[in-house]
Amino acid sequence: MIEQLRESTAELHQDLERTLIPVIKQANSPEAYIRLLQLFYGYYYPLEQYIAAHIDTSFPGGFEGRRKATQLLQDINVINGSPLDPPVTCTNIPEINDNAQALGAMYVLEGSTLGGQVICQIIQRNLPVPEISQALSFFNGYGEETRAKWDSFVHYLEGFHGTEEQKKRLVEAAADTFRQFKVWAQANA
Ligand SMILES: C=CC1=C(C)/C(=C/C2=NC(=C\c3[nH]c(/C=C4\NC(=O)C(C)=C4C=C)c(C)c3CCC(=O)O)/C(CCC(=O)O)=C2C)NC1=O
Repeated sequence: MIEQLRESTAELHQDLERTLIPVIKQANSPEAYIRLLQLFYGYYYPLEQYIAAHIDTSFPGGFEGRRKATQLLQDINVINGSPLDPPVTCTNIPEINDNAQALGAMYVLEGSTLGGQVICQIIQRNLPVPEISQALSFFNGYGEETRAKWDSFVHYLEGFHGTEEQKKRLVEAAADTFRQFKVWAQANA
């Protein structure tokens, strides 16, 4: 399952990275960093709502511990110095109507934690304000646990013994998650 996902989404993954890396590198003021966090929140929040409604309860450690939208809001408020209204959210979200599609979207969200260390370094270098170390909880991902959490996610994915049709839905949902994030990022960055 993981190999099929990697192959089918490699190009879309690269496309999205190429769209977001310049935005990350330009986050050199509190305002620009807030816009970057708002961009992620606007996509992750609605997506996580759909995932929570459809993911199987056998998911390891539960889905709650892997939610990221709350951290995005916290980081926004820390760097702003006071609470801001929740950001505008994306309405063009991939179709998530079952566990297979929820897992496909989770592949993209969980994979994004793997780039976090590099992103934290870039942001700390470009945004040297004292508050920044308290405002990186989203990009810090699971910290020291990131690799272990990723491995356990991949392990669970490998145990997904769905029908060919369900596997197709899983891969297509992952591809759509990359595609629609890019559309959202291009329109809002
Ligand atoms: C935002 C910048 C951004 C950067 C610059 C970035 C960097 C990396 N992403 C990696 C892996 C993955 N990334 C994704 C999903 C997204 N990648 C993206 O760029 C965006 C935006 C995604 C999802 C939102 C996924 C599904 C995988 C697993 C691929 C697999 O193994 O199956 C690794 C590899 C780490 C290693 O293997 O040691 C690095 C360095 N990640 C970011 O979010």
